[in-house]
Amino acid sequence: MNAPRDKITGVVLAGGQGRRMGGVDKGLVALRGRPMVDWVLERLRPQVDELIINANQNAERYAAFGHPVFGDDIGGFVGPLAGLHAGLARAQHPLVATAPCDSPFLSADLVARLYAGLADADAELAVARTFDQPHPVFCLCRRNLLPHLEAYLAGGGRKVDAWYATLKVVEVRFDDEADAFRNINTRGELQSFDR
Ligand SMILES: Nc1nc2c(ncn2[C@@H]2O[C@H](COP(=O)(O)OP(=O)(O)OP(=O)(O)O)[C@@H](O)[C@H]2O)c(=O)[nH]1
Repeated sequence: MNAPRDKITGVVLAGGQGRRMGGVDKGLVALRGRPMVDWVLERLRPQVDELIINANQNAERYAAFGHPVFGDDIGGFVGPLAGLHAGLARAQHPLVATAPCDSPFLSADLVARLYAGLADADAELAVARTFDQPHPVFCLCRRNLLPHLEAYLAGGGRKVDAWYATLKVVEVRFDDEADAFRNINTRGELQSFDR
């Protein structure tokens, strides 16, 4: 029998500006007839104990998916760490898993594999990696990192990798599921997937 795991809050990161797609709210852009965020929510929902959405625009439209919606506490679109910060502050559970709204093919075992990596290494944060590429916005971390992240952001830190470098981080390989990390940043990429 598996040991019971610590409970996990899933945070879907939809707080960006979508500039490469022309300044649209990417999570609400349709892929194969459904908003991209809906694909991500559907895949993440069974993997976590609570699911929340970080979005800085169109809060009502995001709320229609049936999960709490919250914006960044630090304004000005400073990047994904602002979304993680807001997620850590809102999460009800001791662990927080993140996934971006623009990666609709998310692995069904993303959280389980990140959890196994985090627990084995007794790390503070587990991050996905495929081949030579890290995927920093697919992570699982401890909610009690909030004050540490807050101090980093208050000091002007913005880069995800630079913050990770200050933590005990374990990389979890997903080379066998590299396609699950494909993300959609441009209209061209959307069209190539939208068939
Ligand atoms: N909360 C929050 N999330 C962000 C911010 N910037 C990016 N993100 C999220 O971080 C993830 C990766 O974002 P990117 O694709 O690099 O940025 P983007 O703003 O979505 O798109 P571009 O403007 O085209 O770079 C996505 O889930 C975004 O929603 C931000 O300022 N605040």
